[in-house]
Formats: sequence, structure tokens, C-alpha cells
Amino acid sequence: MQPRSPSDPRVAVLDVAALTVTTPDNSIVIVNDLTLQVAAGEMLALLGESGCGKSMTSLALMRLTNGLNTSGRITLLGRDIATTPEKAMSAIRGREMAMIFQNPMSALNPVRSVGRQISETVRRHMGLSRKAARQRAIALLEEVGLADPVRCYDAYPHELSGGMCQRVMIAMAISCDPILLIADEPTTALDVTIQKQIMDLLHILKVRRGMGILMITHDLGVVATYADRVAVMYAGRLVEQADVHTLFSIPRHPYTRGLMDSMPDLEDASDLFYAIPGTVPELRALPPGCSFAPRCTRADTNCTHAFPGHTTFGANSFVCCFHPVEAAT
Ligand SMILES: Nc1ncnc2c1ncn2[C@@H]1O[C@H](COP(=O)(O)OP(=O)(O)OP(=O)(O)O)[C@@H](O)[C@H]1O
Repeated sequence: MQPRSPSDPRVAVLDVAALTVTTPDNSIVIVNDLTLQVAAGEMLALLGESGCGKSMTSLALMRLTNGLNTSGRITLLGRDIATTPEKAMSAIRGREMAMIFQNPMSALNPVRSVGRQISETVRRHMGLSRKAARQRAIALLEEVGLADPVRCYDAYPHELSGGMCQRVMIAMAISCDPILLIADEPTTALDVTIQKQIMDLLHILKVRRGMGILMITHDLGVVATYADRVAVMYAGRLVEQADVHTLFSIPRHPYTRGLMDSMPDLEDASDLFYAIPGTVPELRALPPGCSFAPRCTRADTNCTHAFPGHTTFGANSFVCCFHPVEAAT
């Protein structure tokens, strides 16, 4: 089957505008006015500390935020999926957009063979016969680099390592040729060498299939190596977005700069660990103005009165700060 991804890499497969997620009584804003695009064949990293709203953003994009209020526009290859009825949405999930999670062991069904889990997905979404679905599942297990795909097909999750299970999850996610893959910290539960193998695999699949990938991560190393563009999130809002080279050469938001400064410099033995002072604020008690102001060395009274709007500095690049860093110092 031909991938349905557009061949023009500039086409936005995902276009999100003003996405907002709140608790049912609207007292807590978990995701606040988020706007981003992911192009075909592009990996956008959504970067931020724990608790800043990355996972909630990914669940909102999949329309899986049961019980919470969600508003804003979500467009998948030109089609509005924010208002799509749930029945149609469940056909889009897995078929047009797919997601992989942190812990593959818990995402897989422990009492079904992994091959059967994949073939059930392709039978449901693509209407293949049992035999064709099995063949497709074995081909997918091979594509994600599992050495003995026929044997793997009949294995149960507990018979495979964590890295193998994540490859199975990726095979299942790409089984129906989605145009968008959302990967929520897919390597966090894996050891370092396996992390690299899984990230390399996602990179290869992105290029080969032309999928857009939204990569949720707090790992700057992953961002620097694999992402094409980066969106930095803090306390539910995007505070900076840029292509990866620009972001690493001039991190304009003081929060982005703080994250970069927190990376240890292995070549400088005298380099001490730096940590951004303070912690991410509780969403139920956000300070007025810019949420980062209490931790920011550049903040002044302006910053505690209003949230700074977007200052753009190139295509798809912006920073939300009254005192952005102008150049690397
Ligand atoms: N149903 C809910 N009601 C209120 N607050 C919630 C709800 N669900 C999540 N939150 C809060 O929303 C914030 C964002 O959570 P989220 O899991 O999206 O963060 P994250 O950036 O993905 O963190 P991590 O990297 O640890 O997964 C957290 O402070 C969390 O406590």
C-alpha cells in the first residue's frame, strides 16, 4: 500500500491553533493557547520540564482528554479533527495518526501475541484478510529491525526485551501508514544504547515514509540529534519555537537558555551542574504575567503584569519574552 503522506515536505500534516485544555470547571488551564505545525517528513520536538503539559498536548491532539474541556483548531492534512464526531475520530486514530508511549510493556496487551496485536490493528483499519494482515505484520516487524520477524510474530510481550517491545509498538503505530506519529518520550524507559537505536529507527521511518513526527521529550540530546524544529513549553504555554540550529545557537527565551545551561559540558571538567532556580509552578497557582518570571534573571515588573506576546524572528519561529536573549554570549 502506498503511504498517503504528501510528497511535498513543506505541507503541514498537523496544524494546531489556539489549543487550550482546561479542567471541567475551567479553574486550571493545562494547555494554554498552543499553536504549532508539523510538516510532512519533519520531526518537531516538544520540549519542556516535567509537568509543563507536553503529554496533555499529545492526548488533546489525539482527542483523548476525556472529561477535560478542549478548544482550538486541530487540522490533520487539511481536515478539521477537533470537531470530528467520536466514531469517525476512532477510525482516524491508528489509521491517519498514531501514538507511541513511554512504556511499551504496559501499552501492549500481555495475553496476545505481538503479531496478532499488529494484525488486528490492520484488519480493523484496512479491512485486510487474516492472511494478508499476518503477512503485513511480519513485514512491519522486519521493517522495524526485529531479527526474526516470523518468530517474533508469535511471541508474547513478556518474552521480548523493552527495546524489542518498543519496536513492536512502532510497527503497530506505522501499520496503517499514518501521516502523523506522536511519540511521547518513547525512549525514557530504555537504556542508553537502545534509546539511540529506537531514535535512529524513528529517523529512518520519518525519511522513508515522509511521516510528520511530534516528538515529546525533555532530552536535549535527542532534540539536538534528531529534531528538525523545536517548540519549547513552559507551564502549559509555548514560549519559543525555532528550527533546531537556530534554537541551539541562539536560545532566545531565558527558559530555553536555562535548559541548555543545565546540560553538563563533558569537555570542561570544571563545569559544575547548573540548574534553573526554583521549580515549575503549580498550574492551579500560576503567578501573574509570565509564568517563568519568578525563576528568570532577566525579569522586571513588566514580566509580572502581562504575558508577553509572540515576537517572530523568521518563518515559524517566535519567542514569548519581554527581554529575549539577542545573541549567544
Ligand atoms: N485532570 C487533570 N486535572 C488537573 N490537572 C491535571 C490533570 N491532568 C494533568 N494535570 C496537570 O497538568 C500538568 C501537565 O501534565 P503533563 O502530564 O501533560 O506534563 P508533562 O510535561 O507531559 O510531564 P511529564 O514529562 O512528567 O510527563 C501537570 O501539572 C498535571 O498535574
